[in-house]
Amino acid sequence: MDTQDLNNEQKRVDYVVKKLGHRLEKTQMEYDQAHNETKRVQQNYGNNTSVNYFEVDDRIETSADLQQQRGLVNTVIQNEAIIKNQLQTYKRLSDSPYFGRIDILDDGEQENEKLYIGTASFVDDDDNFLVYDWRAPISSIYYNGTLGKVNYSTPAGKQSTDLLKKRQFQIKKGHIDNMFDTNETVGDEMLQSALGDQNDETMQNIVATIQSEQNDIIRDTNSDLLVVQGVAGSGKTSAILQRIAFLLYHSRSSLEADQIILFSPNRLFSHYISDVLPSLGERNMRQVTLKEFIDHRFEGLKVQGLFDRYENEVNLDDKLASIRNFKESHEYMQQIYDYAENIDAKNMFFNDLMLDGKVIFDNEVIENIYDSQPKLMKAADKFLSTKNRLIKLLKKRIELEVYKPWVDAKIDQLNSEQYHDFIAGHELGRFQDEDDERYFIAKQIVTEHFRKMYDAIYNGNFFDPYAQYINFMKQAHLNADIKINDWQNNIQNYDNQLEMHKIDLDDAAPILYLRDLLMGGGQNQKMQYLFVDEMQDYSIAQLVYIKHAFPKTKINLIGDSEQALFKEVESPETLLNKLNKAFATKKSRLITLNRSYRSTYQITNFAKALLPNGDKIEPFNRQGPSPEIIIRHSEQAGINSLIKKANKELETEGTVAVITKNLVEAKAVYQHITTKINSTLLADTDRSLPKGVVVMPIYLAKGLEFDSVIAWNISAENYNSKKLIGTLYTIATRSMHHLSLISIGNVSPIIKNANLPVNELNINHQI
Ligand SMILES: Nc1ncnc2c1ncn2[C@@H]1O[C@H](COP(=O)(O)OP(=O)(O)OP(=O)(O)O)[C@@H](O)[C@H]1O
Repeated sequence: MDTQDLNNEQKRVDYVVKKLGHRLEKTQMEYDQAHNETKRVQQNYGNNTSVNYFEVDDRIETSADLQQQRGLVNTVIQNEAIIKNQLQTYKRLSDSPYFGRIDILDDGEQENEKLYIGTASFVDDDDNFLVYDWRAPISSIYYNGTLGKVNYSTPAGKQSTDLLKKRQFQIKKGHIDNMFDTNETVGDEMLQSALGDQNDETMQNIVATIQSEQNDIIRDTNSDLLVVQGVAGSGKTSAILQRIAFLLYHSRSSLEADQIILFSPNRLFSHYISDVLPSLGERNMRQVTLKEFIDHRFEGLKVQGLFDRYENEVNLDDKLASIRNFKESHEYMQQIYDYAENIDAKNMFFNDLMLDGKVIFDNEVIENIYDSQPKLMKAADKFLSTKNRLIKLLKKRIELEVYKPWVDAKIDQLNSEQYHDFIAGHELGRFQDEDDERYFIAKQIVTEHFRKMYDAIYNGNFFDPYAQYINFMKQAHLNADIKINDWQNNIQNYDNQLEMHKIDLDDAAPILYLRDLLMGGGQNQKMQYLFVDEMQDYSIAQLVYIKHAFPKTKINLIGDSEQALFKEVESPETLLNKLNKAFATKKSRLITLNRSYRSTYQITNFAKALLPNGDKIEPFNRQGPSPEIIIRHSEQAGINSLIKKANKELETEGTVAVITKNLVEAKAVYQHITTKINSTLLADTDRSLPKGVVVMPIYLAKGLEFDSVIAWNISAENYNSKKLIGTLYTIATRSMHHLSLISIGNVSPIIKNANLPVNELNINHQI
């Protein structure tokens, strides 16, 4: 790149930054004004709420007035928020206005056009586009096209142009640090530089260096079901976050951030990714973990979490494994659906509705009401209709009860203050006579008396979904590999657990599905996009239920079957087949990502050698030290080496994680090292990563990355089954720059049998 070129580009950066400076000043003034306006309107609203409520007419007028005021408050607050957002965008652009330039020549034009691409658009006062948003249709050329004729999609259809030049910049504080011309999607120099940086506390956006296959994920607007299977560190999470930013831009007028929901693997991860969208000027989508989602729907019951499962059930026996496979399958959920579709009143598990030990409506009455609904009605509608009918009956019952002696007695016992409380606000000629007044009070007393009954009907407490589920299980068509005796034992076990208010994870999605199908509810119709990260940790049954809970969404499932913990892997194609069957979507698409960016060349090569089918993984060529295997023959010696290693890594590396197979190991390691080194044991309630050394079981490190990883005890004894390949692979791939693995005794056969050239390992063996 010649100096003249660089000077010219720097001049343009200076020019744009200057224009941004003017815009910033202007916007700051607008913001101050908007802020004052908000304060004024809020104050006014506050004054207006203290008006006189005494006269009825006044009250009506005031309420209309208040509504108008409230509308005004909302408008000014929104206005202020928009200007604040603009202010932040201009500040961000002033630091680094753009990262790319494309020169294009449209058909029939004489002169080429230079377009600069940044994290947001910037148009000057004379309508010159000084910076194009990376999500604008034309910007896709920057990510996809090699020089020559290229196409891009616009709302008006496909356009074509001639791409003459592609230039990349690294600009910080208004200064060009680096600049390259490239023919590739995004040249390796830029990536090298982005990936070589130390790990930050939170994830960064990757818009300057998005790769072509990642761009396909980001800009897909067609698929109803998008499945991304990508190797560890291939940028799946990054791609979906930029995709969300893209979708918010693309459907600005019809999509809000809170109509997008992301299922994330743990809370640490939720925090880790929380800065990406704001750094692109967008609000964060909603986030939930599977555990939060399920627990919220099972109030009062303790549902086994995935993490409990990892801790307790490393070796599941064959009988239970077959039952689990069955309960987690699409077929099982389909059987639930069919069961709910065809159920009749006499098979519904209705309870008596009782108040203070007395039956108010017995289950036969309820069954008859349910039975009287049109046969073709959906179960959930029949249930709603039954509820409405019961509420009507309750109202009648209340009318009759008003004249009962116990109510008279209650009224007679009221002191004058209580009496007036009952008729508060109704003094002004409201009652025709004393009886009328007495009726008014009696009605309130009786209504209050029956309130619990009303709530019970409203909440559907006259139905027992848990017993219904047993009924379903008893008639389920079992897979051939399940023996009837084992199934019956499983049902008994479910029943015993329920007595203790516990539910196994396998049963959670089926019960919720059955409950929603029979009782209605449980569905969010507003959500437009559903994202599930680390999808390999979800069963098909859970995904079917999640889809049911968000029926209007386009589904995006992102994962890596090789990172399945404690289970064997499944090919992406098999998975897509299963998903297609389960969701019955018309437009599904599978995108696979094989290039791994997170770790050094040496670490990725080590990790891929652990996998039986790791050949497809392409390491990114960023050099670093070989992984080190430290073999010690006593736990104490292993701990000493761990402390030494961790201390050394802390000197040079930003984040150091000691990763174990499970929590028991993490706790034990932590106990040993905590007095010698600044360390923290992480729990699944933690939301952010502290400084120093962190110790955690692998499932909490899912989706995260660290400058240095020390894997604890990868011995033959500890990693003795094929089912642990995914666990070891996931641990190794959390590391960006340094990987050490400590083994107490002989190394696991997973590593021993891996196809690793000896010179790619640094073995440190002390007897
Ligand atoms: N195009 C890119 N430009 C710059 N950095 C990238 C790019 N793609 C991925 N990365 C970086 O690679 C690392 C891994 O990305 P990410 O966490 O999105 O991968 P992943 O596929 O979700 O990983 P895993 O499944 O192992 O958790 C991150 O540090 C991310 O910033």
